[in-house]
Amino acid sequence: MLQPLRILFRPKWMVSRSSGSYVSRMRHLNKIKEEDEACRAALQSGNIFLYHKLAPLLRRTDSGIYQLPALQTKDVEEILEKLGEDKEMVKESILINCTEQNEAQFSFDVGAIEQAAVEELCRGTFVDLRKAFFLLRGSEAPLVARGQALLRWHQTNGFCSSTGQPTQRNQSGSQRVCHSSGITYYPKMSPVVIVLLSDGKRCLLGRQSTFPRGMYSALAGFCDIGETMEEALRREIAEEVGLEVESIQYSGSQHWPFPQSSFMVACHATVNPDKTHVSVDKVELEDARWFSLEEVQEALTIKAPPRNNKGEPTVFWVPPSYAIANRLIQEWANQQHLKS
Ligand SMILES: NC(=O)C1=CN([C@@H]2O[C@H](COP(=O)(O)OP(=O)(O)OC[C@H]3O[C@@H](n4cnc5c(N)ncnc54)[C@H](O)[C@@H]3O)[C@@H](O)[C@H]2O)C=CC1
Ligand SMILES: [Mg+2]
Repeated sequence: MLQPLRILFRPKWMVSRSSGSYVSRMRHLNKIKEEDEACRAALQSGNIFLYHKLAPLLRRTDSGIYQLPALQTKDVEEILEKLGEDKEMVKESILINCTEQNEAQFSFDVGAIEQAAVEELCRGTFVDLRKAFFLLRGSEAPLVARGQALLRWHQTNGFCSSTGQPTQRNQSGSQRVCHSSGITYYPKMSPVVIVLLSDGKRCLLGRQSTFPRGMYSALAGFCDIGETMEEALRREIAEEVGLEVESIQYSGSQHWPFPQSSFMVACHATVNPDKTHVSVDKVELEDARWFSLEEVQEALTIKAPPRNNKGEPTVFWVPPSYAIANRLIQEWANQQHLKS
């Protein structure tokens, strides 16, 4: 039932980078991930992104743009010393990635230190991750999400679930080991399917009661253990809206940090145009309904929905562009437009 993989959007990495530099960068990254000594050396010349209780530090430029300040290790050591902390704490930084210039990028949570004092020294503000997603541009949003996801994982996996003994991390933070049981733990993502269902003319969008008012999104659901992605997709659609899927086409994927790390697999799917009656599972969804191309096109133009005097949005709108749901909706609208 899964259609042959067809890339609807060409990601930037497919266009711009020569394979030579990409290969050497990935090999360098893998070395510092696996070898403690290489990672310690990389930290000396690397970039560090600060978080306070998982909220990333952002800096507003004079032109009003928000950026993710990349601090040098010596800067962070200086900040720690100024605030009466042990500068060796910087070694707890977690490797996130590396730049095109092979500079390692780390995340470090200063949650044990007074927030305002760090903000003053860094000339920045710690911002909730959801807000940071709105404020940052381009590749900074996935980077900051990845850094936070890794910090969160370390903060919540300090003990072995078999022996109850403390686990020890390697230098990069790519794993934790319980030396008592020999179990190695790796950072985890939960697989989720997200699907834009079409009957050929309309697309189906739903909303949970916790969504901001007026916002509808593509339907999503966690994969059960042992399921294929296609099985999870068919089951979720059957459970949530009582429809039977006819065909599936893969679109793309995204790491989603809210509320915990999910691996979103995004697909388009179709139903028989004669079998479109929606029966909503009211436990999961507040509402789900079919939307026309015109309605969707209008919603895609809304960047900030108008609000009533209680601050609630007053129109139908869809998730912002950083969410993969938006991309699915955009792709569907483009394809419908080409058909008409
Ligand atoms: N990036 C994007 O564009 C979008 C992302 N999402 C994300 O997709 C995720 C799944 O969507 P839902 O409709 O809420 O899923 P869902 O339809 O599977 O319902 C959630 C329920 O599934 C159960 N569940 C099973 N495995 C779980 C696990 N590993 N973690 C948490 N709960 C689990 C829980 O009972 C939970 O209440 C959400 O975290 C949401 O944030 C949803 C829409 C758009
Ligand atoms: Mg769901």
